[in-house]
Amino acid sequence: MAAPRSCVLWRSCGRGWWRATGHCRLPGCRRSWPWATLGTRSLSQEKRAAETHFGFETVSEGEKGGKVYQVFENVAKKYDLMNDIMSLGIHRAWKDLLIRKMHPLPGTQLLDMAGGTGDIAFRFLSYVQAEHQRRQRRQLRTQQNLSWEEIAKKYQSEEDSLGGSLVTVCDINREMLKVGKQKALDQGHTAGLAWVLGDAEELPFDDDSFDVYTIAFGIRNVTHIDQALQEAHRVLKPGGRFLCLEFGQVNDPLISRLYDLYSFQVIPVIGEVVAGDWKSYQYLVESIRKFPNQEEFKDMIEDAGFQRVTYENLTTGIVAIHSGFKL
Ligand SMILES: COc1cc(O)cc(C/C=C(\C)CC/C=C(\C)CC/C=C(\C)CC/C=C(\C)CC/C=C(\C)CC/C=C(\C)CC/C=C(\C)CC/C=C(\C)CC/C=C(\C)CCC=C(C)C)c1O
Ligand SMILES: C[S@@+](CC[C@H](N)C(=O)[O-])C[C@H]1O[C@@H](n2cnc3c(N)ncnc32)[C@H](O)[C@@H]1O
Repeated sequence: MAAPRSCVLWRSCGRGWWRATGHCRLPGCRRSWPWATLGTRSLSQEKRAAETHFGFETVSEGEKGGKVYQVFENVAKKYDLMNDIMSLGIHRAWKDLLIRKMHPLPGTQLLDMAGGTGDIAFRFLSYVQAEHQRRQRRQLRTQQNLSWEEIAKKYQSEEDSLGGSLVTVCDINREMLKVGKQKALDQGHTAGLAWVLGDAEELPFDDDSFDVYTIAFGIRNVTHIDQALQEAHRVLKPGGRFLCLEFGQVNDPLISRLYDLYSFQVIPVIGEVVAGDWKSYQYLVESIRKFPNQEEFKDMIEDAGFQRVTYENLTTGIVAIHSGFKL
């Protein structure tokens, strides 16, 4: 049997192709991973290997996705308000910096993974629109003989104003996407935007499809980060760029103490008061502590095949932007 399209994630078990941690995908067969045929590893070792964490709680890998889904389903409606309150608006500056680092040109095809309520996508559209208009103005200055009708036509359609750019917002959570779509209408973003329900670990896109892949505050929630990174690599075009905005580990001991105090003593309280949801915000701060530090995450990105991997700490390392290229 031929390997599925994303065969980098699959292992042959002799009968067909099996996903490393999942089930057989042969037609009509739904057996789970054949522990007995794995050889040197015992059943209990394999069971332990299939455990992961949900914040500070140890859960099975199968459970984690459902719990994460529940968190974002619960917070979706208050998500944007919570971010402004918790971060005193600072998350906006972090997201602006991500776009500035990307510096997308008109025509860029962006996949914003775990894009949720669209913050990265809307910033991308505004940026390429401004960039395109700047270029058009420059071009018009050199074409002095155009009529006013011709000039007006150049500014007419919003689609044209993006120079062919497209951002695909992909997220596993219907409620987050629903809020995002409404926000897009409210903010007047109608063109150059597509919404796709999908899992970062198994993307519904062909190989070599995008110029840039972004994931902001999303990868921390994914069960198999290595698989998500391999999928990012697969869907990027050669030369494409991976950019990740995510919480990091703070090195300064004093800031770290204050940060811990704020995270554990204040954030869940704000979660309870504003969103009526203590637990989801406790998960947020715990998941930040469980996420690999900046150097470890850099190694993981390299392991997925990215090159020229670098990172930049923002706000003393509370968050970091990692960048890598598919070369
Ligand atoms: C369920 O999952 C999620 C839900 C979500 O809504 C969002 C996410 C993903 C996250 C984002 C999209 C980003 C936006 C969200 C955040 C930034 C929240 C997470 C914030 C932190 C983990 C803490 C860092 C916070 C900041 C950098 C904002 C700045 C805050 C302050 C300067 C402190 C504000 C002070 C008060 C409110 C006064 C009351 C405080 C106390 C009584 C506690 C003691 C606190 C201090 C003495 C000061 C605190 C000092 C710090 C936090 C150090 C900050 C250091 C610097 C600014 C250098 C998601 O996954
Ligand atoms: C903290 S939000 C970030 C949203 C947005 N990127 C932002 O910066 O505001 C995390 C998002 O990751 C999504 N998510 C979690 N696990 C995912 C997965 N396996 N595949 C795709 N999206 C996932 C959640 O549904 C949620 O919308």
